[in-house]
Amino acid sequence: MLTIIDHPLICHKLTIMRNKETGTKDFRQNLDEIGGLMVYEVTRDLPLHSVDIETPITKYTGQELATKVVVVPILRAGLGMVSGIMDLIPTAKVAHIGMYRDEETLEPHPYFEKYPPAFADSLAIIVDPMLATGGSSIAAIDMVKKQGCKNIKLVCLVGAPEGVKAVESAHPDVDIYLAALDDHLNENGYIVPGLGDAGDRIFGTK
Ligand SMILES: O=P(O)(O)OC[C@H]1O[C@H](OP(=O)(O)OP(=O)(O)O)[C@H](O)[C@@H]1O
Ligand SMILES: O=c1cc[nH]c(=O)[nH]1
Ligand SMILES: [Mg+2]
Repeated sequence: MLTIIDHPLICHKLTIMRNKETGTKDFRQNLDEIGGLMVYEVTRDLPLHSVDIETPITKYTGQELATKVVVVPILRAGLGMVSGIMDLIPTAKVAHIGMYRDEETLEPHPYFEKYPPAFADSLAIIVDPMLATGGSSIAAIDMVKKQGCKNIKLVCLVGAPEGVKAVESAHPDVDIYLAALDDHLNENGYIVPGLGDAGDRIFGTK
């Protein structure tokens, strides 16, 4: 299922990120903030279980999260969303998937993976600002599933219809969250209107 989280605060911050005049510092800050705002909605259906505590006044049966959460950034650009998410879920663990897209073929190339213990029993929240052809996201979901993980959500900032369709057909069980569904991919595989190369804008590499 595809969910577009178009909260006014997210739309405002995303417009700042899309602006080509926005520099590395503000790009990174707004990406981080949007990551936090999106995860609030992404975690809306997390299961809870009862826990008995005592308030300063009396005994009380409260609720706490019943599932472990692992944030899975796709390197490099996904790293830009991690700290905003960790602000809201400080107990989350972080797995890393290194992946780059060949500029000619647009094929994804994995180069690194590292997962925390008990990953298979956790909710995996895969994060990457850009969902273009969908190749990188599909490959990352394949890798996460290979670890035995069954509860997976994909959180991207900007998506192209082509990429959404590809992920939905490869992994119909994975919920997709976007801040915006853009118009199309150009001849170089970039999202239009998009925001350019997210990794380069985060890390100042171009
Ligand atoms: O949907 P796709 O067509 O696969 O494209 C999207 C991928 O491309 C970008 O990564 P890139 O390869 O530029 O790596 P980087 O994050 O290191 O810059 C982006 O961050 C996604 O991972
Ligand atoms: O528009 C795009 C497409 C892929 N990767 C990016 O960083 N931007
Ligand atoms: Mg890049």
